[in-house]
Amino acid sequence: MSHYDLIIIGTGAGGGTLAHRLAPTGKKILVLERGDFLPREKANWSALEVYQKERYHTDEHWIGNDGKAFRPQTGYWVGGNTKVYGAALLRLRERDFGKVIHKEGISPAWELSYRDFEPYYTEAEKLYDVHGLRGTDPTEPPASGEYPYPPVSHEPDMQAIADNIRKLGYYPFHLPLGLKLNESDRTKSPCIRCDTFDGYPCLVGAKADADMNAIRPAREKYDNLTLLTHAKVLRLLTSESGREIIGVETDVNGEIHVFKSDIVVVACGAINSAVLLLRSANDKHPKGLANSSDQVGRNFMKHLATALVALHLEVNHASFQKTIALNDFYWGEPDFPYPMGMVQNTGNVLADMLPAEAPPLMAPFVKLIPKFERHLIAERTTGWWLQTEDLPDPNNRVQVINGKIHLNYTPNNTEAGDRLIHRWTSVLKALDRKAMHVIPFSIYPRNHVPVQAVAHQCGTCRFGSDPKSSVLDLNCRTHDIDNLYIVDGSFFPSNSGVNPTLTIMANALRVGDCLIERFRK
Ligand SMILES: Cc1cc2nc3c(=O)[nH]c(=O)nc-3n(C[C@H](O)[C@H](O)[C@H](O)COP(=O)(O)OP(=O)(O)OC[C@H]3O[C@@H](n4cnc5c(N)ncnc54)[C@H](O)[C@@H]3O)c2cc1C
Repeated sequence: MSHYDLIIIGTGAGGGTLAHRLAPTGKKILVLERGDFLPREKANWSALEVYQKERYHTDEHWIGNDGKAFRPQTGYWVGGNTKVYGAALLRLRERDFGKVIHKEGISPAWELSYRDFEPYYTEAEKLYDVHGLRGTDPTEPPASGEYPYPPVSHEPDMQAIADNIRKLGYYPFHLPLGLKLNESDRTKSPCIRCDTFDGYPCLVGAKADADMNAIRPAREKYDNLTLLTHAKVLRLLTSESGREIIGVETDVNGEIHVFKSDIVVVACGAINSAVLLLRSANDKHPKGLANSSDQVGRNFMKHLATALVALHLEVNHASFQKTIALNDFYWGEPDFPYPMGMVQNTGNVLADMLPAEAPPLMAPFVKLIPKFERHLIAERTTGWWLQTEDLPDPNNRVQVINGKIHLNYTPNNTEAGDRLIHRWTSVLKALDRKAMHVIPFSIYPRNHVPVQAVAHQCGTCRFGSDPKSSVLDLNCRTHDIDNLYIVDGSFFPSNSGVNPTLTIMANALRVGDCLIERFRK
């Protein structure tokens, strides 16, 4: 079995971006991905297949707080969860890197500042084709350049909503999105502005995901990078001293192989990276690899998130509705001086999404509504996504018990989340009291965030300089094992109120530079 300079496990936002960064070094790199390339098929754009039948989610079952098994809303593909993500790519706010006082606790400071991340955010925005407009989001951090592409325009019905929100005294801005859209010459635009963007794979390859923007171009250009799909890493093996990884035990299409490499980077997503470390426990690491701090798997975060549907009397004609965002409540308001979070559009709410998206108690009734009537409802909607920071809690954790993945998660900071829901509902009502009703329509109902929605998972192996309270050092190398790194959402010490992925990508580029430096020594 040949020896590699570097093995990367996972091809999502973290692993895919890192592979793209390191491929030009000429180092011999093996990328192990448990999934396959996501098939291009008409079902990519079927709400029935994607939302009701969960065609692209894993069949695995994990165990929740209540001891019951659930099917997590996550998928294993080349590109990881970016294959279906909504591609809202935002930077953390500058203050998010510091200690932030919340209504129900503290969001701890990162030991690196926004300034350390800024150049990498700029590069990540370029790599992932981000469309946006600086100077319009009142909370945005300083940036060293413009967005690589102009903002995704609002279609007339969305523009009218944005204008009306502005008339109420708020500051809606164009949601920064990663996609391949050319609005000045639509004949040259891979993106067709369809109504199946958020949560769907892109049939025409126009979503800027880690497969299309990182793994494929790196593979095409660099022979030194090898990708093995259907390669699920089972365990990491250490030397006798326990100080370095000497083998990566992998199930490749049903056969067990042990790959060897100087450096190993785990990028399986925050939950599965913790699982891999815990499953790799041995004599030298009895609580799991790199877990002398007992922090592996702890402080799991995933945002308090609520989907809210505004139901209008008029049809919303916009074919691509996910264009508006709002941060007016991000840091709170005069009578609630604590962070509340962010508001942004969801993608279009389609008829076949309604049964899957309805609150659990309503779902069986929604299913009984004939499809044509569901369609009449769906075309009169605008979807909103509200997200509030959840705080790190050591008891919110990933564990492996008797070989099974356990995910304990109790939402916290819920008062801020509730406040955002009420506040945004009141704004929507004020938009046009006569023509619009607002129906709270939660995928993740208030105070009842379902554990299976793990889209924004992060924080299970946080970084820091103290080996007693963190798993990774500031270069995302494990404190305990010299040649083991983690480069995915695991490293977040706190979650912020913005979507996580641009930060995961920027961090992967940053760690890529640390590794290039290490190769030079
Ligand atoms: C429906 C949906 C919408 C979203 N929308 C947004 C959005 O608009 N904006 C945003 O910022 N974020 C969004 N996200 C979140 C975003 O997708 C994640 O933050 C991001 O993909 C996480 O990157 P990661 O590298 O940590 O993990 P992932 O992207 O999940 O990658 C992990 C990779 O590891 C592989 N893997 C796992 N275990 C193993 C193993 N044992 N062996 C080998 N390979 C393994 C997986 O197959 C996968 O390829 C969304 C997510 C979902 C599901």
